[in-house]
Amino acid sequence: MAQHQGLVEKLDKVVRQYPDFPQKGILFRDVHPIMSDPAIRKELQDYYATQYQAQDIDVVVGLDSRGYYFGVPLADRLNVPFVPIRKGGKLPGATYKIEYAKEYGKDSLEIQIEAIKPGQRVVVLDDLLATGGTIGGACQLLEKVGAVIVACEFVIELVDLDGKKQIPQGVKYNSLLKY
Ligand SMILES: O=P(O)(O)OC[C@H]1O[C@H](OP(=O)(O)OP(=O)(O)O)[C@H](O)[C@@H]1O
Ligand SMILES: Nc1ncnc2[nH]cnc12
Repeated sequence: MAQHQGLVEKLDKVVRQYPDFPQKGILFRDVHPIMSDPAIRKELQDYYATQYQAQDIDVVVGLDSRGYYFGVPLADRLNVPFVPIRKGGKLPGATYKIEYAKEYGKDSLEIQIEAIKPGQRVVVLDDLLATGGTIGGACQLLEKVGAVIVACEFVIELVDLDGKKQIPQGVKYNSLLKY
């Protein structure tokens, strides 16, 4: 049994599913109950801190918007910068931008060019991996700024959608709940 099996079971108990949200045919997996439960939230933050405290992480990256829930606390624990990758049109100054498709629609992502220096080691957090469009786009942006992607972390992975194939070869990824 994995050392974090207890955490996985607690997460599984609180994550709720909503059929036909935000569109017909989508089974939406909602992480917000994790945020509402201080004990589980802290256990998850402790888990991420344990995973990454010895990995020489320079920057924690979170994906708009649910990735911020998990990314900012990890950056606090590691005492490193947090850098958001935002939906298009939200970030001022010089940015790189990319268009991508996700499970329920098309979107765009942006990063501020100067937020990460070439060679900096980053870990990327998001709540959920579905088709992988979002993480694939995010990794392309991180490659453009010259980041070294140490790992991509998801609370939930929808395995049948095979989103992991969008993560660049050789980049580690991890998900806690697999549905
Ligand atoms: O693997 P994919 O098919 O790309 O889907 C996963 C993405 O979709 C959701 O974000 P969404 O764009 O709905 O934004 P939100 O976090 O602001 O709700 C989720 O938080 C992931 O970022
Ligand atoms: N099924 C799903 N549930 C929650 N967030 C999602 N993002 C993309 N697909 C999703």
